[in-house]
Amino acid sequence: MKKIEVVAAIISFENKTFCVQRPENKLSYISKKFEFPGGKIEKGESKEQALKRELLEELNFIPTKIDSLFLTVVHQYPDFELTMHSFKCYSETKDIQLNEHISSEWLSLKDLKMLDWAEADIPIVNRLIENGQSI
Ligand SMILES: Nc1nc2c([nH]c(=O)n2[C@@H]2O[C@H](COP(=O)(O)OP(=O)(O)OP(=O)(O)O)[C@@H](O)[C@H]2O)c(=O)[nH]1
Repeated sequence: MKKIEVVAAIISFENKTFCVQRPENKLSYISKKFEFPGGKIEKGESKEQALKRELLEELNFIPTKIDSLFLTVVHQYPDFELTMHSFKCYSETKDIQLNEHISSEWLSLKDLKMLDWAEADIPIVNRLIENGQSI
């Protein structure tokens, strides 16, 4: 089974989280699903380098700060195994450009579950909500 390793950014601004919607895809389980921006780690890159590169490519965005690792999820999709490392990042604006995604939302933690997330993202969304409730 094919394995891919991906980094994803949980971008925050004023207690809202940035969620992006993927374009249509032949794989129905990721088509038009919501996710956190990011992508595959390329050969020779650190996770942080990959995250910065993907955020520039997808959003023309440079985070003001990137926290240490938030959560790594290993998820078995029908066609590949995904390892996804998520990092909390911070923005100074809500105005983020979309170069690849078809829509975006800034949501409070309590509203995150309203979106149709890629399955691998559910543990991240759950952890964000749990952590938020303990504050
Ligand atoms: N970036 C990102 N990818 C995710 C998330 N959840 C999830 O299942 N994935 C899956 O992880 C894979 C990431 O690949 P990608 O296509 O975004 O990465 P990329 O930009 O490097 O790919 P490409 O250069 O092949 O187009 C996709 O299959 C995507 O569906 C998520 O929250 N963020």
